[in-house]
Amino acid sequence: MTDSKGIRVTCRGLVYIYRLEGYDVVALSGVDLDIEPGEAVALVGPSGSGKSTLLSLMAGLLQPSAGRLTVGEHDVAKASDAELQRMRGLDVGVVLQGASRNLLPYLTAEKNIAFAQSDVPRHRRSELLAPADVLALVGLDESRIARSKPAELAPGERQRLAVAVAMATNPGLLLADEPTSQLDHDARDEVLAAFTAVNRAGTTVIAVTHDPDVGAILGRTVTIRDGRVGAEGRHGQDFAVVARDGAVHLPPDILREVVPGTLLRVEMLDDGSIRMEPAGTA
Ligand SMILES: Nc1ncnc2c1ncn2[C@@H]1O[C@H](COP(=O)(O)OP(=O)(O)OP(=O)(O)O)[C@@H](O)[C@H]1O
Repeated sequence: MTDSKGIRVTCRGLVYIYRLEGYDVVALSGVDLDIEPGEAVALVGPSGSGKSTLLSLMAGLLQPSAGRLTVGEHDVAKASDAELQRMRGLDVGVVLQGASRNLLPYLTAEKNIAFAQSDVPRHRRSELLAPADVLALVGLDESRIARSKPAELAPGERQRLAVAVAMATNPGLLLADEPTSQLDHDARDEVLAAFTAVNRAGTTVIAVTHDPDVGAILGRTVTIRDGRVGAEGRHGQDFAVVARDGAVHLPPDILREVVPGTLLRVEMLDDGSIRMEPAGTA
Protein backbone atom coordinates (compact mmCIF):
# COMPACT_ATOMS: atom_id res chain seq x y z
CA MET A 1 0.00 0.00 0.00
CA THR A 2 1.30 3.47 -0.85
CA ASP A 3 1.45 5.66 2.24
CA SER A 4 0.34 9.22 1.56
CA LYS A 5 2.44 12.03 2.93
CA GLY A 6 0.66 14.27 5.42
CA ILE A 7 0.23 17.91 4.46
CA ARG A 8 0.86 20.86 6.83
CA VAL A 9 -1.80 23.58 7.15
CA THR A 10 -0.92 27.02 8.50
CA CYS A 11 -3.29 29.94 9.11
CA ARG A 12 -2.01 33.39 10.10
CA GLY A 13 -4.50 36.17 10.80
CA LEU A 14 -6.88 34.46 8.39
CA VAL A 15 -9.94 36.55 7.52
CA TYR A 16 -12.89 35.66 5.33
CA ILE A 17 -15.73 38.03 4.48
CA TYR A 18 -18.83 37.04 2.52
CA ARG A 19 -19.66 40.10 0.45
CA LEU A 20 -23.41 40.31 0.01
CA GLU A 21 -25.44 42.97 -1.70
CA GLY A 22 -25.55 45.90 0.69
CA TYR A 23 -23.64 44.33 3.58
CA ASP A 24 -20.73 42.06 4.49
CA VAL A 25 -20.60 39.02 6.79
CA VAL A 26 -17.28 38.55 8.55
CA ALA A 27 -17.13 34.74 8.89
CA LEU A 28 -13.47 34.49 10.03
CA SER A 29 -11.81 37.38 11.82
CA GLY A 30 -8.17 36.36 12.35
CA VAL A 31 -7.57 32.62 12.65
CA ASP A 32 -4.09 31.57 13.80
CA LEU A 33 -3.64 27.83 13.57
CA ASP A 34 -0.89 25.29 12.85
CA ILE A 35 -1.78 21.75 11.88
CA GLU A 36 1.20 19.44 11.54
CA PRO A 37 1.58 16.83 8.78
CA GLY A 38 -0.20 13.64 9.83
CA GLU A 39 -2.28 15.24 12.61
CA ALA A 40 -5.99 14.48 13.12
CA VAL A 41 -8.02 17.51 14.21
CA ALA A 42 -11.70 18.15 14.95
CA LEU A 43 -12.98 21.69 14.32
CA VAL A 44 -15.78 22.29 16.82
CA GLY A 45 -17.74 25.31 18.03
CA PRO A 46 -21.15 26.96 18.00
CA SER A 47 -23.28 27.11 14.86
CA GLY A 48 -22.25 30.01 12.64
CA SER A 49 -18.80 30.39 14.24
CA GLY A 50 -16.99 29.85 10.92
CA LYS A 51 -15.99 26.15 10.89
CA SER A 52 -17.33 25.32 7.43
CA THR A 53 -15.88 28.52 6.01
CA LEU A 54 -12.46 27.56 7.39
CA LEU A 55 -12.79 24.09 5.86
CA SER A 56 -13.79 25.56 2.48
CA LEU A 57 -10.70 27.80 2.54
CA MET A 58 -8.46 24.82 3.34
CA ALA A 59 -10.09 22.95 0.45
CA GLY A 60 -9.26 25.81 -1.92
CA LEU A 61 -12.97 26.36 -2.62
CA LEU A 62 -12.70 29.91 -1.24
CA GLN A 63 -9.74 32.30 -1.09
CA PRO A 64 -8.88 34.40 1.99
CA SER A 65 -10.07 38.02 2.17
CA ALA A 66 -6.93 38.80 4.21
CA GLY A 67 -4.21 36.98 6.13
CA ARG A 68 -2.29 33.90 5.10
CA LEU A 69 -3.24 30.29 4.51
CA THR A 70 -0.79 27.67 3.33
CA VAL A 71 -1.85 24.12 2.50
CA GLY A 72 1.31 22.13 1.89
CA GLU A 73 3.25 24.07 -0.72
CA HIS A 74 0.24 26.12 -1.80
CA ASP A 75 -0.24 29.74 -0.71
CA VAL A 76 -4.04 29.74 -1.03
CA ALA A 77 -4.46 33.55 -1.05
CA LYS A 78 -2.04 33.97 -3.95
CA ALA A 79 -2.80 30.79 -5.91
CA SER A 80 -4.20 31.07 -9.44
CA ASP A 81 -7.41 29.21 -10.34
CA ALA A 82 -5.29 26.57 -12.11
CA GLU A 83 -3.14 26.02 -9.00
CA LEU A 84 -6.21 25.76 -6.77
CA GLN A 85 -7.70 23.24 -9.17
CA ARG A 86 -4.47 21.20 -9.06
CA MET A 87 -4.45 21.38 -5.27
CA ARG A 88 -8.06 20.17 -5.08
CA GLY A 89 -7.43 17.42 -7.61
CA LEU A 90 -4.26 15.93 -6.11
CA ASP A 91 -3.44 17.15 -2.62
CA VAL A 92 -6.76 17.57 -0.83
CA GLY A 93 -9.65 15.12 -0.50
CA VAL A 94 -12.99 16.55 0.60
CA VAL A 95 -16.01 14.81 2.10
CA LEU A 96 -18.93 17.24 1.79
CA GLN A 97 -21.85 17.12 4.19
CA GLY A 98 -24.26 14.35 3.13
CA ALA A 99 -22.63 11.21 1.66
CA SER A 100 -24.56 11.22 -1.61
CA ARG A 101 -23.22 14.68 -2.60
CA ASN A 102 -19.80 13.03 -2.94
CA LEU A 103 -20.92 10.08 -5.06
CA LEU A 104 -22.14 9.40 -8.58
CA PRO A 105 -25.40 7.45 -8.13
CA TYR A 106 -25.21 5.50 -11.41
CA LEU A 107 -21.71 4.07 -10.81
CA THR A 108 -20.75 1.14 -8.58
CA ALA A 109 -18.53 1.77 -5.54
CA GLU A 110 -15.44 0.59 -7.43
CA LYS A 111 -16.27 2.74 -10.47
CA ASN A 112 -16.84 5.79 -8.23
CA ILE A 113 -13.23 5.40 -7.06
CA ALA A 114 -11.94 4.83 -10.61
CA PHE A 115 -13.81 7.94 -11.79
CA ALA A 116 -12.25 10.05 -9.02
CA GLN A 117 -8.83 8.83 -10.20
CA SER A 118 -9.44 9.46 -13.88
CA ASP A 119 -8.11 13.05 -13.93
CA VAL A 120 -4.81 12.24 -12.20
CA PRO A 121 -1.93 13.02 -14.58
CA ARG A 122 0.11 10.09 -15.87
CA HIS A 123 3.24 10.92 -13.88
CA ARG A 124 1.27 10.70 -10.60
CA ARG A 125 -0.54 7.45 -11.45
CA SER A 126 2.07 5.20 -9.86
CA GLU A 127 1.17 6.77 -6.47
CA LEU A 128 -2.44 5.59 -6.71
CA LEU A 129 -3.92 2.56 -5.00
CA ALA A 130 -6.13 0.20 -7.01
CA PRO A 131 -9.84 0.97 -6.36
CA ALA A 132 -10.22 -2.28 -4.36
CA ASP A 133 -7.35 -1.22 -2.09
CA VAL A 134 -8.86 2.24 -1.55
CA LEU A 135 -12.10 0.53 -0.52
CA ALA A 136 -10.14 -1.78 1.80
CA LEU A 137 -8.52 1.26 3.45
CA VAL A 138 -11.94 2.32 4.76
CA GLY A 139 -13.02 -1.21 5.65
CA LEU A 140 -15.14 -1.83 2.52
CA ASP A 141 -13.36 -4.89 1.21
CA GLU A 142 -16.35 -7.11 0.38
CA SER A 143 -16.89 -7.74 -3.33
CA ARG A 144 -20.65 -7.18 -2.78
CA ILE A 145 -19.84 -3.58 -1.85
CA ALA A 146 -17.44 -2.99 -4.76
CA ARG A 147 -20.25 -3.97 -7.18
CA SER A 148 -23.01 -1.97 -5.40
CA LYS A 149 -24.29 1.45 -6.34
CA PRO A 150 -24.48 4.05 -3.55
CA ALA A 151 -28.24 3.67 -3.03
CA GLU A 152 -27.77 -0.09 -2.43
CA LEU A 153 -25.40 0.51 0.51
CA ALA A 154 -26.23 1.04 4.20
CA PRO A 155 -25.80 4.68 5.38
CA GLY A 156 -22.50 3.94 7.17
CA GLU A 157 -21.14 2.09 4.12
CA ARG A 158 -22.19 4.97 1.88
CA GLN A 159 -20.38 7.48 4.09
CA ARG A 160 -17.24 5.29 4.13
CA LEU A 161 -17.48 5.15 0.33
CA ALA A 162 -17.54 8.97 0.33
CA VAL A 163 -14.33 8.88 2.40
CA ALA A 164 -12.82 6.36 -0.06
CA VAL A 165 -13.69 8.59 -3.03
CA ALA A 166 -12.03 11.56 -1.27
CA MET A 167 -8.96 9.34 -0.71
CA ALA A 168 -8.93 7.98 -4.28
CA THR A 169 -6.15 10.32 -5.42
CA ASN A 170 -4.02 9.55 -2.35
CA PRO A 171 -4.17 13.14 -1.02
CA GLY A 172 -2.03 14.32 1.88
CA LEU A 173 -4.98 16.15 3.46
CA LEU A 174 -8.50 14.84 4.06
CA LEU A 175 -11.20 17.38 4.97
CA ALA A 176 -14.67 16.36 6.11
CA ASP A 177 -17.74 18.43 7.01
CA GLU A 178 -19.95 16.77 9.66
CA PRO A 179 -18.98 13.26 8.52
CA THR A 180 -20.94 11.42 11.22
CA SER A 181 -24.17 13.42 11.40
CA GLN A 182 -27.33 11.41 10.66
CA LEU A 183 -25.59 8.08 11.34
CA ASP A 184 -26.48 5.61 14.09
CA HIS A 185 -23.93 4.68 16.71
CA ASP A 186 -22.47 1.64 14.90
CA ALA A 187 -22.26 3.38 11.52
CA ARG A 188 -20.61 6.36 13.19
CA ASP A 189 -17.97 4.12 14.76
CA GLU A 190 -17.26 2.51 11.38
CA VAL A 191 -16.80 5.92 9.77
CA LEU A 192 -14.50 7.01 12.61
CA ALA A 193 -12.49 3.81 12.18
CA ALA A 194 -12.11 4.72 8.50
CA PHE A 195 -10.76 8.17 9.46
CA THR A 196 -8.36 6.59 11.93
CA ALA A 197 -7.09 4.18 9.24
CA VAL A 198 -6.61 7.03 6.75
CA ASN A 199 -4.75 9.06 9.38
CA ARG A 200 -2.54 6.09 10.36
CA ALA A 201 -1.54 5.77 6.70
CA GLY A 202 -0.06 9.30 7.05
CA THR A 203 -2.78 11.64 5.79
CA THR A 204 -3.60 14.79 7.77
CA VAL A 205 -7.30 14.65 8.74
CA ILE A 206 -9.44 17.69 9.61
CA ALA A 207 -13.15 17.24 10.36
CA VAL A 208 -15.83 19.77 11.26
CA THR A 209 -18.11 18.19 13.83
CA HIS A 210 -20.70 18.83 16.53
CA ASP A 211 -20.06 15.38 18.02
CA PRO A 212 -17.72 15.53 21.05
CA ASP A 213 -16.85 11.84 20.57
CA VAL A 214 -15.37 12.61 17.16
CA GLY A 215 -13.10 15.17 18.81
CA ALA A 216 -12.08 12.66 21.46
CA ILE A 217 -11.17 10.04 18.86
CA LEU A 218 -9.23 12.42 16.63
CA GLY A 219 -7.19 13.56 19.67
CA ARG A 220 -7.03 17.33 19.06
CA THR A 221 -9.99 19.69 19.03
CA VAL A 222 -9.86 23.30 17.91
CA THR A 223 -12.85 25.37 19.00
CA ILE A 224 -13.80 28.16 16.60
CA ARG A 225 -15.72 30.95 18.31
CA ASP A 226 -16.76 34.18 16.59
CA GLY A 227 -14.48 33.52 13.66
CA ARG A 228 -11.32 32.84 15.67
CA VAL A 229 -9.63 30.01 17.51
CA GLY A 230 -11.24 30.22 20.95
CA ALA A 231 -9.86 27.12 22.63
CA GLU A 232 -7.91 23.93 22.08
CA GLY A 233 -8.39 20.47 23.53
CA ARG A 234 -5.67 17.84 23.58
CA HIS A 235 -6.59 14.33 24.68
CA GLY A 236 -9.48 15.49 26.87
CA GLN A 237 -7.78 18.57 28.41
CA ASP A 238 -9.07 22.03 27.46
CA PHE A 239 -6.91 25.11 26.94
CA ALA A 240 -7.71 28.77 26.17
CA VAL A 241 -5.61 30.15 23.29
CA VAL A 242 -3.92 33.56 23.36
CA ALA A 243 -4.44 35.24 19.98
CA ARG A 244 -1.74 37.34 18.30
CA ASP A 245 -3.41 40.54 19.55
CA GLY A 246 -3.45 39.16 23.13
CA ALA A 247 -7.18 38.35 23.09
CA VAL A 248 -8.29 35.29 25.07
CA HIS A 249 -11.76 33.71 24.87
CA LEU A 250 -12.98 32.80 28.35
CA PRO A 251 -14.43 29.30 28.57
CA PRO A 252 -18.28 29.37 28.19
CA ASP A 253 -18.91 28.22 31.80
CA ILE A 254 -16.83 31.12 33.16
CA LEU A 255 -18.37 33.59 30.69
CA ARG A 256 -21.80 32.72 32.10
CA GLU A 257 -20.63 34.03 35.50
CA VAL A 258 -18.54 36.98 34.28
CA VAL A 259 -20.81 39.22 32.22
CA PRO A 260 -19.42 41.15 29.21
CA GLY A 261 -18.05 44.49 30.36
CA THR A 262 -16.70 43.08 33.63
CA LEU A 263 -13.37 44.59 34.68
CA LEU A 264 -10.90 41.83 35.47
CA ARG A 265 -7.79 42.35 37.52
CA VAL A 266 -5.21 40.04 35.92
CA GLU A 267 -2.02 39.32 37.77
CA MET A 268 0.86 36.89 37.61
CA LEU A 269 1.49 35.16 40.95
CA ASP A 270 4.90 34.23 42.33
CA ASP A 271 4.40 30.55 41.40
CA GLY A 272 3.91 31.54 37.73
CA SER A 273 0.14 31.01 37.72
CA ILE A 274 -2.20 33.79 36.57
CA ARG A 275 -5.16 35.04 38.62
CA MET A 276 -8.17 36.85 37.15
CA GLU A 277 -10.36 38.65 39.66
CA PRO A 278 -13.63 40.46 38.80
CA ALA A 279 -13.41 44.08 40.00
CA GLY A 280 -16.63 45.81 38.95
CA THR A 281 -17.89 46.75 35.50
CA ALA A 282 -16.62 49.12 32.84
N1 LIG B 1 -22.58 31.60 1.49
C1 LIG B 1 -22.70 32.46 2.51
N2 LIG B 1 -23.10 33.72 2.30
C2 LIG B 1 -23.20 34.60 3.31
N3 LIG B 1 -22.92 34.32 4.60
C3 LIG B 1 -22.51 33.07 4.86
C4 LIG B 1 -22.38 32.08 3.84
N4 LIG B 1 -21.95 30.92 4.42
C5 LIG B 1 -21.81 31.19 5.74
N5 LIG B 1 -22.15 32.47 6.01
C6 LIG B 1 -22.11 33.15 7.32
O1 LIG B 1 -20.75 33.08 7.79
C7 LIG B 1 -20.73 32.80 9.18
C8 LIG B 1 -19.96 31.50 9.42
O2 LIG B 1 -20.68 30.43 8.83
P1 LIG B 1 -20.15 28.93 8.77
O3 LIG B 1 -21.14 28.14 7.97
O4 LIG B 1 -18.74 28.93 8.32
O5 LIG B 1 -20.22 28.51 10.31
P2 LIG B 1 -20.26 27.06 10.95
O6 LIG B 1 -19.51 27.19 12.23
O7 LIG B 1 -19.77 26.05 9.97
O8 LIG B 1 -21.80 26.84 11.23
P3 LIG B 1 -22.63 25.45 11.31
O9 LIG B 1 -22.07 24.68 12.46
O10 LIG B 1 -24.04 25.94 11.54
O11 LIG B 1 -22.46 24.78 9.97
C9 LIG B 1 -22.19 32.75 9.64
O12 LIG B 1 -22.53 34.04 10.10
C10 LIG B 1 -22.94 32.43 8.36
O13 LIG B 1 -24.25 32.95 8.41
